[in-house]
Amino acid sequence: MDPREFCRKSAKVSLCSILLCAVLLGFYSQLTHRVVLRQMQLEKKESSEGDCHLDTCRIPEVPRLLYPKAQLLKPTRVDVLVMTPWFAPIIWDGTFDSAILDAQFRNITIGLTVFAIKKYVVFLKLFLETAEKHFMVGHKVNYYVFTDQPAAVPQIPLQEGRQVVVLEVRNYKRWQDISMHRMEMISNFSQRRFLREVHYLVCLDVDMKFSDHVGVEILAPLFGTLHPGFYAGDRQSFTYERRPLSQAYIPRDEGDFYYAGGFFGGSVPEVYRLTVACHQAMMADQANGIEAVWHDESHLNRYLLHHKPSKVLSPEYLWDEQMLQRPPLLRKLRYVAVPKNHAEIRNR
Ligand SMILES: CC(=O)N[C@H]1[C@@H](OP(=O)(O)OP(=O)(O)OC[C@H]2O[C@@H](n3ccc(=O)[nH]c3=O)[C@H](O)[C@@H]2O)O[C@H](CO)[C@H](O)[C@@H]1O
Ligand SMILES: [Mn+2]
Repeated sequence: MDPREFCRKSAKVSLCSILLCAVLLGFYSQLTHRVVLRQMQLEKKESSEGDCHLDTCRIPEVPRLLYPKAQLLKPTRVDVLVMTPWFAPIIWDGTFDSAILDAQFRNITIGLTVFAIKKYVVFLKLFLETAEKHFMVGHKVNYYVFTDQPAAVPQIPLQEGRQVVVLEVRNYKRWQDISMHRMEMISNFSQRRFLREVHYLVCLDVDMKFSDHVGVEILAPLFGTLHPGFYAGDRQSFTYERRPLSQAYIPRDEGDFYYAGGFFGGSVPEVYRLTVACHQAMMADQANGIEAVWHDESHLNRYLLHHKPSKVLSPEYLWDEQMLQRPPLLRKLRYVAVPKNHAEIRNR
C-alpha cells in the first residue's frame, strides 16, 4: 500500500475509535448517573419514611422543662438547716419543686407498709382515705396492710395504679411487741415480695392521718424523719437508749438527730438491711433480758447513727397537734397524729 494511503486509512480508523469511545463513555456516564440518582431517591424515601411515618417531616418533639429557676444567691430557706453535715438534704416546704421531682420519679412504684393489729384496725379508714388525697398522688402505690383481721380492712375507693394488699400476720399480747415485731415482718416480706413488687418502701404508723402533700421528694436510698418532740433539742435531751447493755445504746456525746419510729424508708434493699439489723438487735436484747427504752424507735436511732440516711424529713412529715405548739417555721403539717386513748386502745 502507498504509505500516504496507509496514513489516511489509519487516521480514519483512529477517528472512528475515538468517536465510538466518546459515545460509549457518554452512555455509561448517563447510566451510572441515573443509577446513583435512583439510589439517592430510594435512600431519601426510606429515611423520610423512617423519621416520620405519620405525617410530613416534623421537628422532633422535646418535652418542655418549665419551672422557676433556682437562684443561687437567694436561698429558699434561711430559718432552718436544709443539709446535714454528711450532705443529705433535709426536706422542708420551699426546698423542692414537685414539677422536677415528679418527672424524675415517674414510672416507679412505692410500697407503703402499715400495721393494724388488734384494736388499731379502727385507724385504717382515715389513714387510707387521707393517703389517697395526699400520698404520692399521680404515682403507683401498693398499700401493704399487715393485720391479724383481714376482714376488718375497709374498702376504700382508690385512684388508678394503686392497690391495697392485705398481709395476714400474727398478733402479740403486748403493744410494745407488736410495734417491735414490725421490723421482723417488714424484713420477711421484703425478701418474699417487696423486692419484686416495688422500688421504694415507706414504713408508717397507722394512728395518723395525711393532711398535706407527701410526695416523691421524700424518696432516697435511706431516709428518716425528725421526731417532732426533739427537732430543736440537743443530744442530752434525746431519749436514746442510754444503757450500754442494750444493742440500741448511744453514748451521751454521740448522735445527730432523734428520729421517729413512725416514718422511715428507702429502697427495698436498704429497708431490708435496716429491718434485719434492728430485729436482730432486739432479739439480742431479749436474750440479755433488756428492752430498749423506746423499743423499735431506739434501735432505729442507733442504726441511723451508724448508717447515715441519704435524706432527712423535717417534722412537717410527722407532727402531733395535741402535744405540740406549731412553730412558724413549720409551714405545712403533712402527716399528723390522730388522738388516741392509750389505755383504751393498747393491750386489749
Ligand atoms: C409516731 C411515732 O414515731 N411513733 C413511734 C412511737 O410510739 P406511738 O405511741 O406512736 O406507738 P403506737 O401505739 O402508734 O404503736 C406503733 C404502731 O404499731 C402498730 N400497733 C401497735 C399496737 C397495737 O396494738 N396494734 C398495732 O397495730 C400500729 O401500726 C402503731 O401505729 O414509739 C413506738 C415505739 O415505742 C414506735 O416506734 C412508733 O413508731
Ligand atoms: Mn403511733
